[in-house]
Amino acid sequence: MAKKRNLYLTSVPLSRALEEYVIQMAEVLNQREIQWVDVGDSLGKMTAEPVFARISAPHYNAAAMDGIAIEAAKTYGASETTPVQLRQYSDFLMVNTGAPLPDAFDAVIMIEDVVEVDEETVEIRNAATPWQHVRPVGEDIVKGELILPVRHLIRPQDMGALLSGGVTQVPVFRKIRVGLIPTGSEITAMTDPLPPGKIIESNSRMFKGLIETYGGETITYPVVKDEPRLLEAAVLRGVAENDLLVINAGSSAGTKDFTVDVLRELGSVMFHGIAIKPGKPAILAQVKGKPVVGIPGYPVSAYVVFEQIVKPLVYHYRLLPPPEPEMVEAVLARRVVSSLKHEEHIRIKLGQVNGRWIATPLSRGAGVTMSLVRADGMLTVPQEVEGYEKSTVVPIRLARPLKEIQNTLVSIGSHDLVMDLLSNELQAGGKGVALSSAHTGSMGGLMALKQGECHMAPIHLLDETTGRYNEAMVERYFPGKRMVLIKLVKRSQGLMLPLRNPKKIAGIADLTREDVTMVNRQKGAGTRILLDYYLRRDSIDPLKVKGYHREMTTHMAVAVAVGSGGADCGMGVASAAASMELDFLHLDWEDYDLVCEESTLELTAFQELLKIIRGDAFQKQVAAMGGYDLSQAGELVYLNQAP
Ligand SMILES: Nc1nc2c(c(=O)[nH]1)N[C@H]1C(S)=C(S)[C@@H](COP(=O)(O)OP(=O)(O)OC[C@H]3O[C@@H](n4cnc5c(N)ncnc54)[C@H](O)[C@@H]3O)O[C@H]1N2
Ligand code: MOO
Repeated sequence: MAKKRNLYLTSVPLSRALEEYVIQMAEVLNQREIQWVDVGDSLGKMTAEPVFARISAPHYNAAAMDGIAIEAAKTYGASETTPVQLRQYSDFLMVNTGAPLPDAFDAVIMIEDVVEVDEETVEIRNAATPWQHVRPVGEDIVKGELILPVRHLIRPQDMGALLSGGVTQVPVFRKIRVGLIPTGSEITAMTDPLPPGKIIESNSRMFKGLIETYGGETITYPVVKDEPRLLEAAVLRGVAENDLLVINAGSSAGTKDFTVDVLRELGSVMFHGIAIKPGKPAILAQVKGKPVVGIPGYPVSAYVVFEQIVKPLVYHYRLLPPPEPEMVEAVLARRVVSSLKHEEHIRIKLGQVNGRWIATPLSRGAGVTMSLVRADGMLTVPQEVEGYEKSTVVPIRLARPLKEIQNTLVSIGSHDLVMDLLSNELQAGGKGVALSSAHTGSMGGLMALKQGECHMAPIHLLDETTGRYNEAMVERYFPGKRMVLIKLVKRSQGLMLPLRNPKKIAGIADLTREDVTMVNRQKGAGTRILLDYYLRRDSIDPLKVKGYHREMTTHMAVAVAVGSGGADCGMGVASAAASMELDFLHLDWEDYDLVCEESTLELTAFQELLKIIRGDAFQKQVAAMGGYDLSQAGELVYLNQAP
């Protein structure tokens, strides 16, 4: 009989689950193994016992300056008018800093204060005091003195002091060892080609990195296929070899999700289902007294569960509070809705526009790893909060240093591959300027610019009355405001077609054919506006166009749909067609430009961007993609200039 589904999901608040789990696991988590390590390998480790000096430092009386060692009494009475002469060997010896002070001498005179009379004789014009410029035994460290207390995190200067005190090995707590077990018959290493249904094992590598940043170490086990007996064996081995075991995934309600059953059989499950999103199917269990955490498979869910659950466990073991994240208050660019069923963690892109930090929520999909790559920070919506209205000021936990984000130019609007090239060139420029692009279509960009949520908007908007691009729309949306268009590229727009155009599509008129299905772009996208313009011009009823209502949000998504056989054609730019190796029917050149407020031009970061747009490196790369005309790139068109 097929396995029954887990209908799990008690939904316990995160803080309660974690608190109770730590209490139940306290005995194991507090059993820290002590290790003796060479001082040289002790950086970042915590002392498990106090460490005392084995010898004094210095362990002899040492000259503290370069000069002569003398007996202070022999210099008494010396002055400018009554200098005292001293003879080498009987009255003084030359010494260098750090050298032992010879017996019978009790002070050092700096070489600058010594006047040479002849080869053997010197003159002193200031009396010395006993023990001047001498570092006596134990000045730094006295034998038997405490160098480091217990539970001290060893820093480079501590390592120096330990060695000076004659200590070569220190007792430290062994790093927590975390076992990582990936599961799932579909999980595999990258193969070329990658068959459909196979998923590349990527989570374990992310986990290893996370554990290392928390100060632990990991063992990654081979992928366990969906077979309870195999998982049982892997779990038993994992708990025997580690302090904490992580199982990924199979935490949810699928017919092959037996992680929880196996854990119940081998030990006990304290929580299955925690009120956080993403990450709700997380499992907190114990096997043979060792903590075992079941992590949901989706990478973003997994990341959140690591940060919210695994990290505090590791820090508990390390006897340290987790590091406090840097915070910033930011204005929400969009409304955020969240459920009362859970606390939600939302990835955020930040940008500083006109002195305000603007927080733009990124994709909330639990499988969208790129949202973690792009995020500058995280917003937590507590369980009892249903969300925030647009423009609310919210606290953001930073995922990158604020300084890096401060120099980010924020672009919201239409997407084109040239924006990716610009971003890359800025980064390569090494001036610390970055470009963050969000893709909402041209109209979305104009709106965002109007609301002060971005520095610039990439747009390609046809004015149907004049047949001209961009100027008219900007003047219409920003009446009386001094704006600038930065000319970027003219790009070839047309129909993307499968290779060799099997349906012989020859133009817009063919979109109404019975045997032709298209994919469209979302409302507000410049490409959609262009298509609508053609349909109206040629008196074609959109209802007669099959696929007109199937909307994609980028050129590449349209190209993928056409390339994979999901559609017979779609409007888009030549470069996207070329990168998917599609046929392309050119229809028009359109202007793809950046628009910003005139004052934005003054930003140093923006000047940097202009330099790159006008530079060879960027232009060559764009030209190489094909389908672009760069003859106006970098020209400025000032709009709404008062007479
Ligand atoms: N009927 C229901 N279905 C699901 C529910 C639910 O409540 N009822 N919960 C959803 C939620 S929320 C999440 S989160 C996921 C959790 O899924 P599992 O933990 O059971 O994980 P799998 O189904 O095995 O895998 C999901 C997904 O994760 C990726 N994955 C898995 N392992 C790896 C790996 N080692 N490296 C990279 N990526 C990995 C992969 O994309 C899998 O497709 O369940 C929902 N379903
Ligand atoms: O909990 Mo799942 O992680 O919401 O996607």
